Amino acid sequence: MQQAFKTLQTAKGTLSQRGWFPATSGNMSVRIKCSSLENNQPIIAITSSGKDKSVHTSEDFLLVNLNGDLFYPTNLKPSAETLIHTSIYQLIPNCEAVFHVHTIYNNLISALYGDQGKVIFMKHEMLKAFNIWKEDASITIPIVENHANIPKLAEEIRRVIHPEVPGVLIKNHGIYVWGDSDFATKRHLEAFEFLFEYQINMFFLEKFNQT
Ligand SMILES: CSC[C@@H](O)[C@@H](O)C(=O)COP(=O)(O)O
Ligand SMILES: [Zn+2]
Repeated sequence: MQQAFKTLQTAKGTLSQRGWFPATSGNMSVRIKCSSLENNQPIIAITSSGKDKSVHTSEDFLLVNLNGDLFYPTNLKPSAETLIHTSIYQLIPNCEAVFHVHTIYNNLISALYGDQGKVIFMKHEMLKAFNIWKEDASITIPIVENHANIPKLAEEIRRVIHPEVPGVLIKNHGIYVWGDSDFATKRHLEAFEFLFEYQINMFFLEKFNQT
């Protein structure tokens, strides 16, 4: 448990320094290795709800099972989006970590391509960060509508999750990213954000060249 909290704290510090958790947004979780906890039920460590992620406190993380039941410590409130995390662990058996961030670039991409329900990136060296090594590599990232109702949002996300694509964009909200380790999840998130920033800059460059 201490190791999982430490892993989350380190990643939280790194991502918050980049400004990827503005205004208490975002949340993170990792799978707990010690499955002897709670009758061998899978357990995740997840961020508490509504915290300033740039500040480290003793109340930043807690444990829940995959039904979202609070397990430890019981005085803390789990992320409001815990159901999205547990849905991803249930659908992706080798998922070990889930990170969610709101950035300007992921929001702009979701707004520009949201009506198409997906955004496609082709022939970027960065696609190797997703272990795609083909010459004509591409990745299609699904985009779902945002809902204030979290069960409804989680259902939308479950509907579009693809085992080969470790991320889902939520329109005018942010991105959920996962991987088979916290290292892979961070790598996937950085690669997605790189591609989003590239695409937005290219969009404006092309507009500028047309004028
Ligand atoms: C700016 S508040 C954003 C929240 O509504 C939510 O989308 C979010 O990412 C963080 O919720 P949290 O309950 O702190 O995990
Ligand atoms: Zn969010």
